[in-house]
Amino acid sequence: MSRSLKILIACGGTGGHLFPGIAVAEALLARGHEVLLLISEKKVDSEASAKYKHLTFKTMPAVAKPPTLSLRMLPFLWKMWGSVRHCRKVIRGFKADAVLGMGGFTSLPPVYAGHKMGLKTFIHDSNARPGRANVLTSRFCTRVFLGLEPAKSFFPNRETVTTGTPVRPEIIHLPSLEEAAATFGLEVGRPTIVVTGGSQGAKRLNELCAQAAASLPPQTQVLHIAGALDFQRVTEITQGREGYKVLGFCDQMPSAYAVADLVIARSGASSLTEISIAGHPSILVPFPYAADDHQTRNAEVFANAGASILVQERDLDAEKLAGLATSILQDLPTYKRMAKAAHALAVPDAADRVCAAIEATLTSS
Ligand SMILES: CC(=O)N[C@H]1[C@@H](OP(=O)(O)OP(=O)(O)OC[C@H]2O[C@@H](n3ccc(=O)[nH]c3=O)[C@H](O)[C@@H]2O)O[C@H](CO)[C@@H](O)[C@@H]1O
Repeated sequence: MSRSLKILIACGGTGGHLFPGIAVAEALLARGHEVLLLISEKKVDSEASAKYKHLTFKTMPAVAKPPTLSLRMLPFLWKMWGSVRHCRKVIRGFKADAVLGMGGFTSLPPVYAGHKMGLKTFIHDSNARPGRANVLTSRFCTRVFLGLEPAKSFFPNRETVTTGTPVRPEIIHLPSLEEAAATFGLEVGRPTIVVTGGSQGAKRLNELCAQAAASLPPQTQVLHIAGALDFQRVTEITQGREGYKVLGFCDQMPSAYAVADLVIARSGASSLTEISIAGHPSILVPFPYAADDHQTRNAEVFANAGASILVQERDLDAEKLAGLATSILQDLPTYKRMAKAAHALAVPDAADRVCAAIEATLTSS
């Protein structure tokens, strides 16, 4: 496509929106377009975006989930309206040709503003069970992009394209095992479990993994990404344990995937997508309070394909978790079968698929 486009991407609030937004931004730049990324004022956004110096970020005031029908709706609607006005100014200033929301309530004001200004608008939903915010936002969208096929039935009257969930280029080209192990002070040649609870950590999963460590096969080493808020506590629980490395927020996820043999994780869509691209078997413990239990729906896609073991937190204790991990690590045929199934779910060119769909929509108008 010859014309250079200006695309505004709204991707704030959590790593699960931010990183797919960054992935699309990188792909759009590589295709000769211009991009402005709208993120929230949350710490997770400022920390995670800090190393992408070549991208342009702007913050917008956070838009919380709406309260249930009550008088408290009024301040919410007032804030939302203020946010729409702010987004109109940003869109005008940037002279955007289109707006893409990567999900959540932070996507609603920019997409709505873009729609009202007559622009092409898009939303990407990465979960098997889409969020209410995205279903609402989709009413103002030209096309809806999906990470996982089961989400399609939730957008019956919209034009959908299953693109997969975009991941950052550095996740597609992982560093070597030696380089990655050196990054974390781990040893090459030992079975390695990586624990990750999503961009903001996972308290109960952290506890279970830290306690399970004592029952893992000898030689196993663990890289435990505990999240910034739980770093101290997990460090204390695992103090003195050989081969157990705890991190707060990890800004080296490619190295974490490169060093992993097995991943124990929540089932946020970006984590799952990255695990599939790295081709690792996984034990998935969905966040029990995720909206509409969407993390269980995500994990089911992986468990049904044979890539993961899905276990609910209420059914899990440290002994059981250690037993599951041991059974995968010590049974080579099972290990290989799960790794192959994970790989088969990967869509490494999802970012390009999103770009191609945006370009096609804008050139056909
Ligand atoms: C609790 C919750 O409701 N989480 C949701 C949130 O994503 P949430 O951010 O919790 O989780 P995801 O698994 O989707 O994404 C995590 C992202 O953060 C990165 N990462 C993680 C930890 C770390 O230390 N460093 C780091 O860079 C991962 O590589 C990944 O890219 O939005 C997703 C997309 O709608 C949903 O699927 C998740 O269910």
